[in-house]
Amino acid sequence: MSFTWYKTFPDYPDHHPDYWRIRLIFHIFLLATVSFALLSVINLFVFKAYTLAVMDGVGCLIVLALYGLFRRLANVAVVAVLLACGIAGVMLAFILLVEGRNYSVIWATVIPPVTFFLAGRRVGTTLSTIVFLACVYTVYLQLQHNPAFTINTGALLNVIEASIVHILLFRFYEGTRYFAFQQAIEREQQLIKISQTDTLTGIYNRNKFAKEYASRLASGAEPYCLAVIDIDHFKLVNDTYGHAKGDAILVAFAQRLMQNLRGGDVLARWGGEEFVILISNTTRHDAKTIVERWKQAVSDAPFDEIPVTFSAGITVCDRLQSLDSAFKQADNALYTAKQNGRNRVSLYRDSPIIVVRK
Ligand SMILES: Nc1nc2c(ncn2[C@@H]2O[C@H](COP(=O)(O)OP(=O)(O)OP(=O)(O)O)[C@@H](O)[C@H]2O)c(=O)[nH]1
Repeated sequence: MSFTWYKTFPDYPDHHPDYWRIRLIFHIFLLATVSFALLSVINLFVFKAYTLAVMDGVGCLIVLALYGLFRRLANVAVVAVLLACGIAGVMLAFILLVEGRNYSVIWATVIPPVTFFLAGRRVGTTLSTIVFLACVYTVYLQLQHNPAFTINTGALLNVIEASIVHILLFRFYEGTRYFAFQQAIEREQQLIKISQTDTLTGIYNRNKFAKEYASRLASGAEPYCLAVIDIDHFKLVNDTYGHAKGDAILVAFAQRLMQNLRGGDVLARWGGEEFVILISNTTRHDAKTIVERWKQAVSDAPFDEIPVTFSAGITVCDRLQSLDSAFKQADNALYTAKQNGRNRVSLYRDSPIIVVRK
């Protein structure tokens, strides 16, 4: 069962803080199933203890049933707490049953690591405290009523002190472990964001655009058009106002496009003064109308009194078409727009006519 556990929880990749928690749960189930099955066989054939063999068999079935429930529930938090309570309960029952004899209380030391790891600091502290208090009480009773009991009062004090230190240490350990996981996740999210963002304008970069293009086109849900937008005579802007001003205009330009973007469309900076937009659920003529509107939004309001215009090329993306190929077509149309005097939008001539789903 431990080999297929990850299929039950596809939402918990190995950098998720609950990933190892789930693994531990599966291993506990595996260990409990094998142990009960082995004990049942040994009791049946070696010791001829039929009642115990049946009890072990039932125990094995209960563990398997719980395992089935775990897979069906797929709720890590709930199952982890239930399992932690179950383990603490079984341990407690065992220690109370043998009345703390044969140093059975030593088994209580496995409770903090298991419960803290499985169910977090709050549940771990509660369960560990209950089990340790029960152990101390059991030993205390033995000291009072059983003269043959080998632990003395000094030893009992040691058990109490060591128990408190044990719980505090595991509490601290679990806290730092979880904190480290959270930090790692945050750092990873930051890195992902950096790898997907254009450093100057803050919008998506080419990398992220390629991913969005691939996943959206693969879904085949709606027709898409690709627009390539290129600011006109940007070299002149740089030469006249300086590179820093050029940068500021690129940032403001990207923001202007973002403000006019429809939900579902994807904008990215392709490089330099060139931008790409994946326009969703649209015919090429509607796409042209949309880009014309953006063109108007850019040319109507100068950037710090510097007039800016752009030219654009549009193509319809076939579902199986690569970004490379679609980009070449849109770039081709862009070239036509530039050739025809700039500040205009052109369609790629060979784009297929498509029907939009309403
Ligand atoms: N300020 C700034 N300029 C950039 C950046 N990336 C590219 N450029 C400039 O953009 C200009 C692009 O020039 P060209 O490719 O000749 O195009 P253009 O002047 O816009 O002319 P057309 O595209 O033909 O209308 C160059 O001067 C580049 O240095 C950038 O990140 N910041």
